[in-house]
Amino acid sequence: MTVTLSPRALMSLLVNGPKATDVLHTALDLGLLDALEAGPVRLDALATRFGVLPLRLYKFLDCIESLGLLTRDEPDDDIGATSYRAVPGLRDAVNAVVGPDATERDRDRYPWRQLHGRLAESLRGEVSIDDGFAWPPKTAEQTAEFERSMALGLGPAIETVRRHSDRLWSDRHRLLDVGGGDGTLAAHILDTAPDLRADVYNLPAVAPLVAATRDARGHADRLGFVGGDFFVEPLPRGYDALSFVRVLHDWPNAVARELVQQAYAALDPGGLILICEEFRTPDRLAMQFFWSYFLIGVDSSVSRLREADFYTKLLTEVGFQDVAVLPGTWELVIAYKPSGRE
Ligand SMILES: C[S@@+](CC[C@H](N)C(=O)[O-])C[C@H]1O[C@@H](n2cnc3c(N)ncnc32)[C@H](O)[C@@H]1O
Repeated sequence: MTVTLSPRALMSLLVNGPKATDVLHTALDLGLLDALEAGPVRLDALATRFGVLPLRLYKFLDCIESLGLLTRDEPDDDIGATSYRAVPGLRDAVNAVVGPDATERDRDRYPWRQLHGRLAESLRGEVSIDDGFAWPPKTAEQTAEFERSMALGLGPAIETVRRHSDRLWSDRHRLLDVGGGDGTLAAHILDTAPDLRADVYNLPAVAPLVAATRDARGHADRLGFVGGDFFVEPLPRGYDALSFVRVLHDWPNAVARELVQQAYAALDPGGLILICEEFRTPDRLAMQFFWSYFLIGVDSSVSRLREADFYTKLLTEVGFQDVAVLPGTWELVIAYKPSGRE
């Protein structure tokens, strides 16, 4: 179900956001979301099953309906006969945002409050998020914290590379994961690609984190690390696959273009390039809200949410062929460097 609200209605929901979250959190904890998603289910049946008062539950469910997350059928005067069904995926969505491993919880640890109420000053450049968030991290602790937080949000990328693992890796031998964080994604790829070897290319300070992932994930002889800085030296050669996962969106268009050109130069003939990040859609922009807000105060982060089209065009311009967008929670854009035998 897609609900388009007027600006006035949306403002009412926004200003009552903490209450709406409370409703959904409660519905999750009570188990109501499981029952509603399996619906349609009658109000009287729900009230009996969960030991709550029907009239109170009716109002509670109105709160959820106002968010566009429930459909309701009220056939007659008896509110007990009103039946409800939740939109598919509601339980998982609420769990992802308020549950124990919620990314939003992780995000809330960032000092966004430094901007709150001071956005006008921040827009004028008078207030910024303090120095600890400037790129690159200055201490080993900041590096570890940054990469830990990145790895926490990798779920959708892991899911998509897993889904397409046969197509991606069955004829590949060596992958370079450029800006590959602490190696979490590379380790997941190796889980599904027994003939592949993967190296993480990252700033030298990240080496111990990749070593820890290697030890923890049991790919001792297949997960490697190449320290370097892609602004200082060309990307290393000798790979038939190269990935940029949540790397290109950190940089302006000209830099993204330059990195894709570097990848083209570095890859073996016939080499595979893979780009994965949150491509811009209305949904993704909404889920990115925290970063759009927080990064207003961090000039060293460009934060570009680009449409997948930007990359399909760029890859073609640079000379890659067989460009494709593979579906997933986050899509993958892939392409191949010509083998020279065409
Ligand atoms: C936004 S994080 C993404 C990490 C990982 N790919 C993921 O999706 O979780 C960007 C990564 O690029 C790396 N990086 C940034 N600048 C770099 C540079 N100049 N050379 C090499 N790696 C760099 C960072 O250390 C970090 O691991």
